[in-house]
Amino acid sequence: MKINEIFYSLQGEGYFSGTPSVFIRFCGCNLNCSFCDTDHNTANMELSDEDILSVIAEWPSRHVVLTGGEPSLQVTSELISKLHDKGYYVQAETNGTVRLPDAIDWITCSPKTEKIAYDEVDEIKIIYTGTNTNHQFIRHFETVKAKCYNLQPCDVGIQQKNVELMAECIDFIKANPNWNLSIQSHKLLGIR
Ligand SMILES: C[S@@+](CC[C@H](N)C(=O)[O-])C[C@H]1O[C@@H](n2cnc3c(N)ncnc32)[C@H](O)[C@@H]1O
Ligand SMILES: Nc1nc2[nH]cc(C(=O)O)c2c(=O)[nH]1
Ligand code: SF4
Ligand SMILES: [Mg+2]
Repeated sequence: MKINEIFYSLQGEGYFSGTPSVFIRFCGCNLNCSFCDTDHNTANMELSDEDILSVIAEWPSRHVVLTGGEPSLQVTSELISKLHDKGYYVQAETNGTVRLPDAIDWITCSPKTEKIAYDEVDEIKIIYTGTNTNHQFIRHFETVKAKCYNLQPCDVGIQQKNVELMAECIDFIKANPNWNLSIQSHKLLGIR
């Protein structure tokens, strides 16, 4: 499997915010979002399931986050079952275009396209960019069954613009109380 990075931090986003988590970041994506905050041009390590298990064994948390890039392009049910055998709870961050193995414990879907491969996930997490089309896009995903519906303000890299987007996102959520705020808390905390 092609791996960009493996690191230990706190889950910064969504339902599990604050949970100490081992992040496994897979290389490669089938989309090319203009706002993507992942550096896709860093390491490209070829690691086996066993290599991954031995790297993550050094950390005490048993919460794993599979992310990327787009993890659904590489994650196998064999990897999930090996993680389960070691006692890990497996969360995946996905754009929802390609189905992940059924054994994943928690799917956080952050759709970028109206059509996704699921009619039910655990968590929807839409990036709030503030345009009218974004509002329609948000509404569309109220039809996908989920345990929680999060809006996460887009980090556009310009502080003043980020503050404006955050304020607008909060207004939207107050007017549409079925949505919850997800902030990228790791960025506020200055951790990975
Ligand atoms: C880098 S993506 C990798 C997983 C998957 N490809 C996806 O998009 O869900 C991880 C999470 O970061 C979010 N994200 C990426 N760039 C962002 C930005 N500039 N501001 C806020 N969230 C962002 C994505 O929407 C996704 O929820
Ligand atoms: N701390 C932290 N939490 C995260 N939650 C989702 C992330 C991601 O890039 O998928 C991420 C990340 O990059 N760092
Ligand atoms: S789908 Fe995810 S990883 Fe791919 S470009 Fe968009 S935000 Fe980045
Ligand atoms: Mg990130």
